[in-house]
Amino acid sequence: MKFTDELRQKADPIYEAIFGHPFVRGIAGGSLSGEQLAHYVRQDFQYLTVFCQVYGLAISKSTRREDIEFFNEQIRFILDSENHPHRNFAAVSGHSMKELEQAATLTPTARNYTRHMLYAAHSGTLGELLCALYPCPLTYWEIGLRLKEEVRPDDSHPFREWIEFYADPVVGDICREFASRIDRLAADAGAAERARMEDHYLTSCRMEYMFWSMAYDLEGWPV
Ligand SMILES: Cc1ncc(C[n+]2csc(CCO)c2C)c(N)n1
Repeated sequence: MKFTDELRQKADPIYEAIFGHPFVRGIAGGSLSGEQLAHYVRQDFQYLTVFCQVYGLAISKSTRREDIEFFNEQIRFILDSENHPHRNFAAVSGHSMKELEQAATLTPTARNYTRHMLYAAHSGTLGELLCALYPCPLTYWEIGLRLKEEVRPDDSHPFREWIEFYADPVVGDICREFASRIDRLAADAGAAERARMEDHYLTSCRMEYMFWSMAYDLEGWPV
């Protein structure tokens, strides 16, 4: 079995918990409050800034031109395209993007997730770094596919744009680009590195679940 298939299998209970998470159910049912949506976008905007920074670190660890090209394209994808799903949530929330893009203190969960990615990037190999990032496109691609199939959103669905953005084959292609790189790097890695790759991957899956909870519960710092 491919290394990435093993990872997906080990994380299956976490993926199922994500598909059943009340925020994800709220996207399906169009039943999220303006504050929950705004909290998500505010934090996700900051999260995506760090994602771009981590791609920069991935470039610094790359020796193959095709890897540098892929990471460079992904920075452009985040900057040019991932604002579409944010605009969908912002419009339904009744807040402007200008307002939600303002510098915001990272919540405990967003801080934990972004520091986890930065730690993997600074301390690890390219394979370890990619395993910390991979659950990000993969969980969203699978959420998009499931919701599209389940809801079959039409023009009247408030989150049609969000669902169709993540169910788009472009996101599936990004996942396949990740998987082929991770499988190649895992084949050349020793047992200790492969264990770190798995640990980073599972941690990011858990952090994806917690990111939804952070938004749903309007998490902040207690003091
Ligand atoms: C918390 C959180 N997790 C995943 C995504 C989705 N996402 C982020 S970057 C990217 C493309 C990777 O090159 C995708 C699909 C998000 N927006 N926020």
